[in-house]
Order: sequence, then C-alpha cells, then structure tokens
Amino acid sequence: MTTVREDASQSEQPAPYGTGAGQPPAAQPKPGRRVRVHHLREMKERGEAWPMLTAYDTYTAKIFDDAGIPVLLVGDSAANTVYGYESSLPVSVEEMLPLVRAVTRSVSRALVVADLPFGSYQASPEQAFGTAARMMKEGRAHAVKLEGGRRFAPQVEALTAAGIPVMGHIGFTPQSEHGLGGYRVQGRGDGVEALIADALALQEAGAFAVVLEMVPAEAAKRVTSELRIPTVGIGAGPGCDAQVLVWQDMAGLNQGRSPRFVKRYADLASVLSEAAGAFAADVRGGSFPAEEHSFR
Ligand SMILES: Nc1nc(=O)c2c([nH]1)NC[C@@H]1CN(c3ccc(C(=O)N[C@@H](CCC(=O)O)C(=O)O)cc3)CN21
Ligand SMILES: CC(C)C(=O)C(=O)O
Ligand SMILES: [Mg+2]
Repeated sequence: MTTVREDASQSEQPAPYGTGAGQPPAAQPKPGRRVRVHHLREMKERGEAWPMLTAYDTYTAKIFDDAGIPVLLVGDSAANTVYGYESSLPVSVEEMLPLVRAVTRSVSRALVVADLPFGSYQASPEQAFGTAARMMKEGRAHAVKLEGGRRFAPQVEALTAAGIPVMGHIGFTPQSEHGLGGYRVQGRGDGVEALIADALALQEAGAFAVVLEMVPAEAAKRVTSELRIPTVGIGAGPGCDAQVLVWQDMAGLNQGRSPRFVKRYADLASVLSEAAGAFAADVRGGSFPAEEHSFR
C-alpha cells in the first residue's frame, strides 16, 4: 500500500487512501477527502487490502490518520485499553461517547466507526437506533459497529434505513464471551456454514463491511469470497479484505500476554518505561529542570 507521505510529495495535497500504484484514479477517493464506505467496496473489487486500527484519543487518532489508516475504530476494547475493566462488557455509551468525539474531532480523512457497547442495541432495532443516533449526533461518528449475526439483521436494517452505515462483527464476539464459553475460535468444521449465513444476512441487511474475529483462515477466505462487502479480519488469516488490530497490542503498549493474532510493531511499553525512569532520575538528581526549561 502506498503511504500518505509518498503520495503527498507527488500531489502537494493530502493523499488519498488505498492508492495502489498503477490503479485507475477514478476509483480512488479524491485527495484529502473523507474515506467513504464505497471506497472500501472499491478496494475489495481491486483486491487491495486495507488496514484498520482502533483509536481512543486525539494524538493517536491524528497519527494514524496522517499515516494513511483509512478506517479507525473506537472499539469497546476501550473497556480494557482505556478504562481498565477486565472485559469489554462493563463499558457504557456514556464512557464511549467522549472517546468517539475526541477521535472524530482529530481526523480529517479516516472513516471513524464507533462500537456499540454491550446492552445498548441487542434489545430491539429501536434501542439500536437510539444508541447509534447518539454515536452519530454526540460522537460525530461516521458509522457504527455491532456484534452478532442474522439475529441482529433487523438492527442493521433499521440503522441502514436511517442512513447510518453499519459494520458487522461475527466469529468470536467478545460481548458474548459468557455465552460462547470463553475466548475461542469460532466457525471450525461445519461452523463455516453458519458463519457464511450470518455474513450474508448482514450484507443483505445493508452492512458495509463485517469483522471476522478468531475464525480459521480457510473459513474466513470462504466468507470473503461469498461477500460483495469487505471482510475485516482479526485472527482470521490473510484471506480477508482488510485487517484490524487494537493499537496498543500492535504497538506493544499493553503489558502481559497478547492473543496469538497480535503482531507487535513496536515496544512502546519499554520506551515509555525508560522515559519515565529517566525523568524520575533527573528530578531526583536535580538535573531537571535545567536553565533552558526555566523562566527568568
Ligand atoms: N487489548 C485488546 N485487544 C483485543 O484484541 C481485544 C480487547 N483488548 N478487548 C476486546 C476484545 C477481546 N479480544 C480478545 C481478547 C483475548 C483473546 C485471547 O486471549 N485469545 C487467546 C485464546 C484463543 C483460544 O483459546 O483459542 C489467543 O491465544 O489468541 C482473544 C480476543 C479481542 N479484543
Ligand atoms: C478488536 C476490534 C474488532 C473491536 O471490536 C474492538 O476493538 O472493540
Ligand atoms: Mg469491539
């Protein structure tokens, strides 16, 4: 994938996303323009894989936007990564909204998707609409994501009808951890048929993309080939149209064991720990602040 910086040097403009070299310009988002859901479908048609990352605050949202990440997810993983809960179940709409607003306020091109928290959409299409409308009005999200397959097609249909783009999420759905019997791979063996039926129902209901979490690579490849809309994999192998990771996992900020699907691209925990240690040593030794940090 061409980076923003390379594009910008040629065009003197903020670069578009998903601009593979030699691709027909007509199918690309205009330079500096907001990524829209149809751009993601066009990238699928061209066979261009695209990245998605989570974001929960202004600095990281701006960095990822400038780095050319076309889609940012304000995930309910904020429960873990921001709020320190033990799972994603406890996080509320009230806790999500300020994060969604911070991210949308900070990006100029990325499409921002807001996760609907557990308990805020399952009861009915009306409940889903109420929550999604808050994400759009108060959070200024561009789209929402909800977990579940065909049983939640009515929710997806109601939001789509109201003009709210919806991303689905099937396979391992963390909000159903207790119903699924823990963090386990879904769609093994015959389970692939159920996965395909769920994916097709979401597409039929109007979803613009669907996350596949912790499913066998072969199953994800089959689902991807059956759908017109893009699949976004996390622990779903290389056959998906897009890939997503929680940014703190990808950047090595979280301590402790990571799921198997995580690849670490940096070791921010060590970098920050060393910076904090150096600051502490300077303060204790009297070498900070120096003259250049002080006023006369
Ligand atoms: N930091 C973080 N990263 C995530 O990917 C993430 C969150 N938080 N919070 C919400 C959900 C929960 N997710 C998770 C969390 C843990 C595993 C996990 O422990 N997986 C193990 C077990 C797999 C198995 O037993 O088959 C693994 O090794 O992958 C998987 C998904 C994905 N999401
Ligand atoms: C891991 C992604 C897909 C997610 O749903 C989240 O971050 O909440
Ligand atoms: Mg989530």
